[in-house]
Amino acid sequence: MSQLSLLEPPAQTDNTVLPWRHIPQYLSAKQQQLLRAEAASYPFERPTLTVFGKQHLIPREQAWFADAGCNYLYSGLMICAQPWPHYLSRLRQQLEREFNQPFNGVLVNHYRDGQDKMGWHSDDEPEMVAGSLVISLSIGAARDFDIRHKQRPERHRIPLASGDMLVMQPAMQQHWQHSLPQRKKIASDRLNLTFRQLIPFYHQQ
Ligand SMILES: O=C(O)CCC(=O)C(=O)O
Ligand SMILES: [Fe+2]
Repeated sequence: MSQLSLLEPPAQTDNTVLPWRHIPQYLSAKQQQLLRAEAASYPFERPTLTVFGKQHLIPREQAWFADAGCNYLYSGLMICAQPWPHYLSRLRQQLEREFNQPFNGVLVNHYRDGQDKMGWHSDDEPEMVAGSLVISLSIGAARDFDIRHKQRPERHRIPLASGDMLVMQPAMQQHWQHSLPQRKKIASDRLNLTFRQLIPFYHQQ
């Protein structure tokens, strides 16, 4: 351990294990290249959000791919499931084997440059299966990912580079929020894939 890190404050204020795991370079260069190329034909949309009565286009592009019946109500917007593209479907199978959990939907966010962003939130929609993992994968420009505790003044910043994975455990959505802040100097784009497990037909019941 370097002398500097000994002088740094501890990363957490208690002895609990943080409910996320950063795994750098999870995706191979080939996988990143194939997914990036495939994403050029994803049906990205910029839905309108109403915040305090004012309408805004979301500050990024998004697409939702999922099994039939897995429509997703995200920030008050219903997103209809699109069929799985080839390489996303292969990645889903890889993750299902690796984590021994079904993933029946993936939200793809496309940040066109450093102006695009995502505000503070938790991935805690009621249609998500309780106790399930959310797996986040990043491709393209490296961006900071911020995490803050809902009750105490504790924050963490994780630089997510191309190919990195972030495993989000259920307690993370319960006790923490996350965001992707703007980085105005970044000119290149970034894709983020979050694989999720939803309760099928939740919105059709
Ligand atoms: O782009 C990211 O790294 C975060 C995406 C995210 O939080 C989400 O899709 O819910
Ligand atoms: Fe999220």
